[in-house]
Amino acid sequence: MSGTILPIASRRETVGVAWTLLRERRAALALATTAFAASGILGLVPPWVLGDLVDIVRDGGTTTEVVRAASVIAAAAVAAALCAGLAVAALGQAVVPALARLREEVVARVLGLEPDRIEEAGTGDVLSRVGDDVRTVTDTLDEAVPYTVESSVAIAFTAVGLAAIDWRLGLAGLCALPFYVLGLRWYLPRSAPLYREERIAQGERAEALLTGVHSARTLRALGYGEAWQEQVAVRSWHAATVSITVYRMLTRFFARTNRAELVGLLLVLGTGFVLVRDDIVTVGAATTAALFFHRLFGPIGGVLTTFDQVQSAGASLARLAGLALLPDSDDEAGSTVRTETEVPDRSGLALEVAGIHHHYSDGDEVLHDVTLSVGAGERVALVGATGAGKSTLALVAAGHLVPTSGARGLGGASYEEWGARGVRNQVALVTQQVHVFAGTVRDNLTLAAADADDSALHDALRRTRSSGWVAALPDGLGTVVGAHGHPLTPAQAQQLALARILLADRPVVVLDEATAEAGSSGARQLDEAAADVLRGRTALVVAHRLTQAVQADRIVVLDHGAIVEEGTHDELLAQDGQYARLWASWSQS
Ligand SMILES: Nc1ncnc2c1ncn2[C@@H]1O[C@H](COP(=O)(O)OP(=O)(O)OP(=O)(O)O)[C@@H](O)[C@H]1O
Repeated sequence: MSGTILPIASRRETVGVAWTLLRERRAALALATTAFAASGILGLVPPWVLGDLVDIVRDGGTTTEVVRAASVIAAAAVAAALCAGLAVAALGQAVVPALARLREEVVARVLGLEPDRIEEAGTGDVLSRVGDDVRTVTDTLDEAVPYTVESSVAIAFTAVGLAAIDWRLGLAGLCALPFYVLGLRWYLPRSAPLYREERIAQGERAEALLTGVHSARTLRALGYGEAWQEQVAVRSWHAATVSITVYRMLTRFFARTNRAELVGLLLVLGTGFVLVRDDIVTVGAATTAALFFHRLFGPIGGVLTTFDQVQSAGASLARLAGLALLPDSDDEAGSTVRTETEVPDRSGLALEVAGIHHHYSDGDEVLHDVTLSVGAGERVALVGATGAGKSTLALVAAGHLVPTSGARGLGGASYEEWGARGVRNQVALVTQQVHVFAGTVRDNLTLAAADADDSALHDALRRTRSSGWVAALPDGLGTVVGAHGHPLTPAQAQQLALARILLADRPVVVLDEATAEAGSSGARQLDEAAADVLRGRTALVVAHRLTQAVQADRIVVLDHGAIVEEGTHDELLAQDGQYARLWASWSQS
């Protein structure tokens, strides 16, 4: 959806965020800079000495002088390599922890975001920032950045060295610059889309291969084996064709950089010839200049080929910095965030929503002027036909969706006064989409209460009727569940979610689960578990199974986004209205 909902930092803000993270590692940064500079200077020694050697030989120098020059070259090359290694290591020392900090900040901000804000921005945007953008920045910092910095330092020192021999030689070298710029302007618009196409094609090929491997038996049993092989072949050939196009593009790009190198080198040699002829520099100095210029080929090629990678890492960094700069939800403006200790009685919080209207960004109004209060410790069931707006009202009441208009309050104070985190600390929500987190059953429970010991976990499992199936798992509480783990049924996942509510011990609970079929033993167990969890808490329950409504203190009937009936089960049956009709059809099913 709208990409403007989650901010992207400006260049200045991005640099600010990067510097804030790096400044704690100033010593490592200083060491990296010094070592890069030393490596750059030492890199000039071999061409310099080689130039000298030309003069020595021309002037009839001795073998000792030649051997001495060769030793200096060897020593300088070894020292330059050592300095470069030290610089890359020091840069890693500075950058890796900074990146880890940035990732932590971003994840913390994302976790603190209001769910409706994420929904508005599009989950894809958030996921691509914490996934792809982090990966792009990490990969670039690991490989391209040290290479680019090292190459840039080499270029800077060599250019200065060239100009120091004679300014006219420096100028001759500089004449190659426009040709490099032309090459880069040809390369950049072509490289990004082609690399993207290559990544997509490779991803499709990998997916086809993996599906084939994982589902080989099924594909063979259904007689689709050959057709699938054909699919894999088509995708592989497509990936190969795109890669060939990439190599062609690179070859043409290198031809353009070679042209720039040729122009530069010819000009340096030509200028050197003129300067030697006029006795302004020696043959050795002109040789050094040519070697200096030749030495630039590698670093310039390096900077050019990593240019787009560094550029795209910069864009990713700006998107990450945009999230890192979001205010912490604890610092929300205007909220007088309340602490647990300010809540006098855990069962003493009443939940109120008044005059609620809501329409999703892409649709009609789904809640029309809904006013509802759930007294402290009361259990209210919300019933209504599919699409009546029950889940929307549940999300609004739980503070997970900001309504288009209307007021919400908890224990006499508005949600704005509580602040988002304040509301979250008091109101627990169980939705229909319960997630089983990848980890052990213990991890799934201690998410709600990090300090809970095994006896507290077993107590929560017992009260949510889960002890039996957890004990039957291969490793009990230590069994890995979730993605790639032991599969859990939707009802078991709901039971874990209910156990988390017990452990988190929030005074207000909004429950919207429709996991089990009416009348099944799973439904009975879930109803019993929910009854235990909700006892003594203020509860708003979306009653997908009407047995959940029978157990409630009060039932509220929602129809097309408006409250149409309210009362106890018996009162509403006696009214013979919409609830009575729902009950009759449900009882018969
Ligand atoms: N995220 C959303 N974006 C757009 N429209 C939505 C969204 N969620 C729900 N709606 C629409 O809002 C209306 C109310 O949906 P809601 O899920 O609140 O009803 P419900 O009573 O809980 O239904 P059910 O019992 O099937 O869960 C429906 O018309 C639905 O299509």
